[in-house]
Order: sequence, then structure tokens, then C-alpha cells
Amino acid sequence: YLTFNFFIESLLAGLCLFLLLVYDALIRLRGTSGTLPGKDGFPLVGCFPMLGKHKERMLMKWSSSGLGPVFYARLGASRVLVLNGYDVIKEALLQRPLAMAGRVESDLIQELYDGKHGLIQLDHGPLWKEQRKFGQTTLGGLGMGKRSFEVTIVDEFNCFATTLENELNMNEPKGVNLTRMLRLYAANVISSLIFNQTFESSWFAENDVPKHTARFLILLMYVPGLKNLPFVRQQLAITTRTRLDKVKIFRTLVEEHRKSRDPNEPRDFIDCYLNVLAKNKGENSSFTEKQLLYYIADLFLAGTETSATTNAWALLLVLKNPEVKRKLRAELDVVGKQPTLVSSNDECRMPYTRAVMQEVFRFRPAVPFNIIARKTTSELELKGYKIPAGMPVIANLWSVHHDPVTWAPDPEIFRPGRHLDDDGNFVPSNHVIPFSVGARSCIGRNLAKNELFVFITSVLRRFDLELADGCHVGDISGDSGMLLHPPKYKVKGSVK
Ligand code: HEM
Repeated sequence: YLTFNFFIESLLAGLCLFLLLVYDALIRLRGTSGTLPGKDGFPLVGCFPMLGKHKERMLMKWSSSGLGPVFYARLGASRVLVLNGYDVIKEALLQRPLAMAGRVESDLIQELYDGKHGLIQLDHGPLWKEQRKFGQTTLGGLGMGKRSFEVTIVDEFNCFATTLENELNMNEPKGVNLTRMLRLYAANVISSLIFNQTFESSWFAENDVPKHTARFLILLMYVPGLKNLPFVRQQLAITTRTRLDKVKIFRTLVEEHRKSRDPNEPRDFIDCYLNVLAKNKGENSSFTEKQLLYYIADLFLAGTETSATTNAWALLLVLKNPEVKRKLRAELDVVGKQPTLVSSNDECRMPYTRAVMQEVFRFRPAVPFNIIARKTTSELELKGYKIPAGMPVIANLWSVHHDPVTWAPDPEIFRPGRHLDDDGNFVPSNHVIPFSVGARSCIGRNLAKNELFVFITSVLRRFDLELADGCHVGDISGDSGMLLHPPKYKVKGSVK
């Protein structure tokens, strides 16, 4: 009896393995590329285990060690087109912007977005086009990236500064970890645009997507089959429920806006959206209340952690490089002798500060590549290869920022001076593209740049900070999941 049981179990295991290999072989054969070079990796998970801790660096290495600027890497169930280097990214995303303006649609995304809603995950088409245009126009109209909105950013910085001052006093010998405070600064800047109000740290903490959940969702995006495992289903149910709770909170805030709004004086993103909803009432339109709720969720998702991470990198890099800090201070002293904070109006007189910002964006981009893949919208030819329609696409921005020729002789050194000419003027570079390029590039770039400007200049004017004792932060390669995070560090110091 035992032998028979063993025989049946072995047979079933063998059958499963056989089916797995057939499935894997089908993916390998599935028609992409003709001669497009690439790697398939392991059955089911593809190249994920080979990419290691720093996926962007490994993809760049594969490109330079034989695969070239355009290749595919199988991630989970899909062969993903990987673009490396400025030339090919420019050709694919800038010169033919709509060719790669799609997003991969999946059951998982539909589940998390209650259908096709939001912005980030919408596939190319009239819904995405209309909503993106609305977002860009409205956020611009509300002052995003302009002097008028900078006052709000400075207010949020002042809240950050008050908390930091208290924490520095309370934690004097040990130092202070800024992660939570930086997240609150970024989240409340976005809140001001969307809700015209700000929140306590606890409000956001309840609404945070924990890092491990983000990683888990990425894996599921590429290996959707995992969704059928009981443990994964359970995790997914928790994530969906938390997300629905968040959307409920947004609904309450929208309702409050509906009651108190004046259509002629829109205060924020919600008021502007409600105006369009009222105008389009009864018509078949892409503007719906549910769409608004998921749009809000997406703006927080895209704009909080990215900005907080960039600011965290900026401070770490400045504190680790005393000469950079000294030069920044010297420039600030010339521009802003008055007690008022400097503003981006002064930017033209601050070439070194601009160089530092550009170098932060180059050296440690918060989004080194779009792990949420784009998708080709039609068949196209790129560098002599035929690329099919519907293929997921990743643009490896890291490979542009660390190109050994463009940034010779020292791409791996943080050196703001590289962005200045012989007369000390700032030289903007189109090879620094932290917000990506083309049709799906970041709609919050001006806001993010303003936040970084206010942060660097104000923190140096208000505080005398250094890395806390024992916090040497030798390894600054970062930790890449969805974003490239800096290592944990603490600061000590006092108000100037
Ligand atoms: C330093 C901060 C930021 C960085 C590094 C960053 C980076 C990026 C990148 C690289 C993309 C393009 C992804 C792709 O190629 O598919 C993107 C898209 C996007 N970003 Fe940002 N971002 C930042 C801040 C913000 C802010 C503050 C907002 C909101 C106000 C925002 C909203 C968005 C949205 C909605 C998209 C999706 C656009 C679409 O799919 O059409 N981002 N961001």
C-alpha cells in the first residue's frame, strides 16, 4: 500500500514538474523578438533571483556586457523590454512618445483599483489621456511648481523644522531618524494641493503602504499566478481591504468638499474635479467620483515616498560631504542675508545649489527605473529589432545617470561641480532624467523640485546638522525595492 502511495505521489509530482516546464517553454517560445537578445532566467520567476539587491545596476551590467542597449529580461511570466542608455531611451520614449505609453492591465490591478481607475495604472487610451491632461492643468493652475505655492511648501517645511527642533533636543546624544518627518513634509504638501488641509503624522501612518507589502505587490504584478496560493490570497485580501478603507476616508473628505465648495472659487484638486463632474453631469464621461478617489490615492502614492526619499538622499549626501555643505552655505549667505527664507526666485543666483540638486537626482534617483512597466501600444522597430505590440517596457534611468562616457571620469562619485561651467554657471543636463521622459513622465516634477529646493536651502539656514555619533553610513549604495532608499541614518545638531 505504501509503495503504491509513493508511486502515485511521485507520479503527480513528476506531472506537475512536466507541466511547469511546458508552461515555461511556451513562454520562452511565445513570440517576441526574432533576434532580440535577452535572458529568460528560471522557470516561473524568470530573472528576478538573478537581479539581486540592485536591479537597475544588474540590468545596466547585462547591457554593457553583451546584451546591448535593447534587450529583454523575463520577469515572472512576461518578457520585459529593457531600455538602457540615453540614446535608446530618447529614441523610444521621446521621439515616439505614444509608442510606449501603455501600461500592463491585469486582474490584480483591477482588484486594487476597483476596475480601471486612478492614473498610474491606466492603459493608454482616452480615459488616461483625459485624466492626465486634467491632472497636469489643474495641479499647474493650483500653483504646483510656482512661486505662489512655494509659500505652502515653506509652511510645511516650518512644521518639519519645529518637530525636528524638538526631537533634536529630546534625543540629544542618540540623534534623530528623519524618515517619518520627511514623509509627513511630502505628504502634507500633496494634501494641501488635494484637500486644502494638512494632517497629523498618525493619519498618514494609518494610510502607509508598508515596504514589504509594496515588494509583495510588485512580485504579484509580474508573477500573477502566485495569487492562487492560499497564503498569498489572504495577504492580498488584507491589502485590498486596507486600500478600500483609505478610499472611504477620501470619500468622506470629498463629501465635505461638496457641501462647502464655491464653484467659482475652487480651493484645491477636489473642488476642480467636482466642477468638471457637475459640468459633465448626465454625459458619458471619464470623470466619475470613483475615478476621483483612486486619482487621489495615486497622487499620494506617486508623490509622497518619492519626494521624501529624494530629500533623505539629499541631506545624507550633503552631510557626508562637508565641502559641499560649506559651499552651499557660502552661496546661501550671499543670497539670503535677510531672515526671510530664500525662494526659487533666487535660484538663478544659486548655481551651486542647482548643481547639488541635479547631482542628487543623477547620483541617487529615487526611481532608478519604472518597476511599474510601461507597454508598447503598437508594433515598432527599435535599433533594428522588431518589438511586438503589448510588450512591457522598463526604461533604466540609472543607466543614463551612471553612463561611464557621459559622466567620465567618475560617474560613481557625488560631485556637484560637474554641473558647473568654468565660470561657475549652472549647466542643466538632459542626461539627468529622474522623472523619466515622454508621454508617461512624472506629472509632479515641478512640485518635487520645489520641495527639494525649499528643503535643502531651509534646512541649512535653520539648522547646524551632522551625522549622529557612530552613524558613519559607509555604504551609500542604497536599498532598491519599488524605490531606491538611502541607508538608515540619524542626525544630531541644533538650531542655528
Ligand atoms: C522626487 C520625486 C519624484 C520622482 C523621482 C518621480 C519620478 C517619477 C517617474 C520616473 C515617473 C514615470 C514612470 C514611468 O516611466 O512610467 C513618474 C510618474 C508619475 N508621477 Fe512622479 N516622481 C516624483 C514626484 C511626484 C509627485 C510629487 C507627484 C504628484 C504630485 C507625482 C505624480 C506622478 C504620477 C501621477 C505619475 C504617473 C503618470 C502617468 O502614468 O501618466 N510624482 N514619477
